[in-house]
Amino acid sequence: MSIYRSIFKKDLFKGQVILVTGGGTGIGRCIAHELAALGTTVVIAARKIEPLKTVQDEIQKLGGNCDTMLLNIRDAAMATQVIQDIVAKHGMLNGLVNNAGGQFMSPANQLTSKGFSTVVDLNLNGTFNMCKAAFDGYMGEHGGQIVTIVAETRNGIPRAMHTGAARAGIINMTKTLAIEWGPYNGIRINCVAPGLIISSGMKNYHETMVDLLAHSHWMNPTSRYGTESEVSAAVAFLLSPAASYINGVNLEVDGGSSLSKGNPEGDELMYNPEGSRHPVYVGWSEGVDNVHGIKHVDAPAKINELLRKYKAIGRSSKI
Ligand SMILES: CCCCCCC/C=C/C(=O)SCCNC(=O)CCNC(=O)[C@H](O)C(C)(C)COP(=O)(O)OP(=O)(O)OC[C@H]1O[C@@H](n2cnc3c(N)ncnc32)[C@H](O)[C@@H]1OP(=O)(O)O
Ligand SMILES: NC(=O)C1=CN([C@@H]2O[C@H](COP(=O)(O)OP(=O)(O)OC[C@H]3O[C@@H](n4cnc5c(N)ncnc54)[C@H](OP(=O)(O)O)[C@@H]3O)[C@@H](O)[C@H]2O)C=CC1
Repeated sequence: MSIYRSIFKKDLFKGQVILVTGGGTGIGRCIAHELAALGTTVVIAARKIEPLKTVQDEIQKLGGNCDTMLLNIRDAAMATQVIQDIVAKHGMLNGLVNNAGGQFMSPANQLTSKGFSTVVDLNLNGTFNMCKAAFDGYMGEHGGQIVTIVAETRNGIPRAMHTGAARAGIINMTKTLAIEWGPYNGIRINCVAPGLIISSGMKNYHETMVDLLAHSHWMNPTSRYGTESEVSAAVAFLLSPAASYINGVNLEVDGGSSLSKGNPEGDELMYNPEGSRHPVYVGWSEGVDNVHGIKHVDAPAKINELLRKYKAIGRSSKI
């Protein structure tokens, strides 16, 4: 039997408890669904309870196990408390997915010290708070897997210098923790760096930015944006025994966009504006019985229209 048939079956994470921060929306919601579909008791945590309850309801209706907790990752005491509550209630914490994060767009010269600190505090300090709480509260003694969602940091990120700096910091923190924590009962810790992903996150962008994104989606070696499921699949892989010798890496899920520096003669000469030839992965639900999956993606309408077209790739040669 192939390794993938034996590993990616629906009880892959059966008996495991995995915390997904920011699991009430977007990529986090999709990760929660995919992990629940693979047998996990998934705990989703964020600042707003309503989206968490909605996702819990979605997962439970599909037969999965999901718990919710209020959490602000910027609050170290709250991070500690949430881990303690999970261990008290569920008896263990096998995995942590640091998905919560974000930023606002601003040119560096207009960024205030407070604005810079806010984004660094949310992403870098927040991720540290969660990793430390998970280590102290369970994993230091029992082991576990940690995956953190970052962003493309191979090059600079104009208008998002604060998040670029914070995410690059997380990637290096991950390398150090992989070395320091590996020997403690088998902790593995890795990052996933999504490129532009069709998700609720894009609702935070200004309308002009959304228009720009809707028109430039082909500027990628795959001629399209990524899906929440494509990020979730990478997370599930890194959490799974199939990745048991992968430690301290940053896995880019970006269609190869981070490899390119643009083309001074025009992007049309490098990328294909005609349409993508790369079928999308939209979740394990399609055509498979008894597993979960995301049917509705809460992205801006113009971006969701792209997703609808992407789903036809492979069925017709152009989008
Ligand atoms: C197209 C390329 C983009 C590449 C980026 C990498 C790819 C990543 C994509 C994504 O991440 S998708 C989106 C994910 N979700 C989000 O980003 C969430 C949206 N953002 C927020 O909720 C907030 O901006 C925040 C970052 C979480 C901060 O919220 P918080 O409530 O903690 O802070 P505030 O009190 O609102 O602000 C504190 C401080 O920060 C400065 N500031 C805030 N907003 C702006 C802004 N729009 N422009 C400039 N500066 C801003 C400001 O100094 C604030 O202090 P005060 O002036 O209000 O005292
Ligand atoms: N979409 C994309 O193209 C890309 C996204 N990313 C990253 O992927 C992750 C998910 O993004 P996406 O799903 O698109 O966007 P969303 O804005 O939908 O997700 C962000 C989530 O983080 C939670 N969150 C924010 N701040 C905190 C906090 N202080 N404590 C706890 N939870 C918090 C939010 O919930 P609540 O407000 O209830 O707390 C929300 O559920 C983010 O880290 C994002 O930066 C990276 C690269 C590209």
